[in-house]
Amino acid sequence: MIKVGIVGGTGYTGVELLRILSQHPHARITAITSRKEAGLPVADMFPSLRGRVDLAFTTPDEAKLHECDVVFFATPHGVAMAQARELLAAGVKIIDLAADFRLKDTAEFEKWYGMPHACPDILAEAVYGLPELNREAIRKARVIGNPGCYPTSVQLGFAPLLRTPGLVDAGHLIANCASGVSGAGRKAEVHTLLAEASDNFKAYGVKGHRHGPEINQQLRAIAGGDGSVHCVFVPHLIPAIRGIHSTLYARLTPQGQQTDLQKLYEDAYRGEPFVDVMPAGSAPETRSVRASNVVRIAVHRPAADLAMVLVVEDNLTKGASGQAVQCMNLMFGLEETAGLNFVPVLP
Ligand SMILES: NC(=O)C1=CN([C@@H]2O[C@H](COP(=O)(O)OP(=O)(O)OC[C@H]3O[C@@H](n4cnc5c(N)ncnc54)[C@H](OP(=O)(O)O)[C@@H]3O)[C@@H](O)[C@H]2O)C=CC1
Ligand SMILES: CC(=O)N[C@@H](CCC(=O)OP(=O)(O)O)C(=O)O
Repeated sequence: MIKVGIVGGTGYTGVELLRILSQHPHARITAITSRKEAGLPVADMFPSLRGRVDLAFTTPDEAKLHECDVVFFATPHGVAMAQARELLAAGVKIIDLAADFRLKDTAEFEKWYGMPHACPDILAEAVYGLPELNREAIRKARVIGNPGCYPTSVQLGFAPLLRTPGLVDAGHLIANCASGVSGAGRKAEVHTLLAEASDNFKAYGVKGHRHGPEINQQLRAIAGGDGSVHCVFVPHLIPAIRGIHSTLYARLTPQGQQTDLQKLYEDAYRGEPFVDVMPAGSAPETRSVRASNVVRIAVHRPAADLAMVLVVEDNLTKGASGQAVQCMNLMFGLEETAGLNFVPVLP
């Protein structure tokens, strides 16, 4: 059994990790932290876990973290990098659900996250944890920067169009994305109050969102290091709890217009357990992936020279904690799908 620690167990991604890992056939949760709730039994805060998790929250300086095989950080940005060196020295692998190990350029990290990077050497060895695009590197990694929720949907949606050079005008990609409010975490904030977020729809971060540089870093890597790749990213808030819907646009070149896009996507994701390319003409719904690790993609061609890709994911599962467990499975040589084969919840 893999001994697992979770730092930040009272947040939405933390409790999603608990839901998944408490049913995982090869993992045992041995430490779970919260500074505010230290001492409280986990099941007292989350009755959904009664009989499944019998630990109590402890503080993050808990020595038990050092005895784990892997520690997940389901914490705000900056927490994992402060503890990473110590944990690695103790032989513990790290999966950070925040952004400490996503952006490779430390100046970009500092610009978007407002803090200097605490360990550029560890950042240099960290692997970006998107298995469908980075599987072999994840298998060998000690440190994973788990992708942001929006960037997961945008990368999986654009990847087939960018992998073959010359299919699209890669300098003018557009990603219109919408997320449920659990994407903002469990902490109290005015914009996620019921009276603010329900019966409403709005764009935010229009002048620039920290997922923009992450998306562009990764799309350039997918395109083989092409620095001219650029995507405009606009996030929106939808009055839902879970789920991301991304509508992606790319202008097709003459070569792209000759390509069978449905076949391109089906070929790209054939055999991928967590990517479902839907039949031509489909409009995937967020509830078709609710609480599951699956991303559903539909590719359309609304004009001769335009590709439009619709992607749905659950921000807390494939967008965060499910993806993190998928990475854990690879890092420990397990079946990639172990503990992750949930059927989506309806309604
Ligand atoms: N929500 C989502 O859909 C997604 C979130 N993420 C990222 O995952 C991370 C967690 O997100 P989410 O679960 O939504 O956040 P929440 O705000 O819901 O939870 C944060 C957790 O971290 C703990 N925490 C806060 N500050 C510290 C600290 N300084 N040291 C140790 N623990 C701390 C909190 O407990 P306590 O304060 O009691 O210690 C709490 O358990 C974030 O970085 C977020 O950006 C990534 C993808 C999707
Ligand atoms: C709806 C909502 O507020 N979503 C969050 C993004 C989700 C997330 O937590 O991403 P990181 O891990 O990169 O912070 C936001 O836009 O800030």
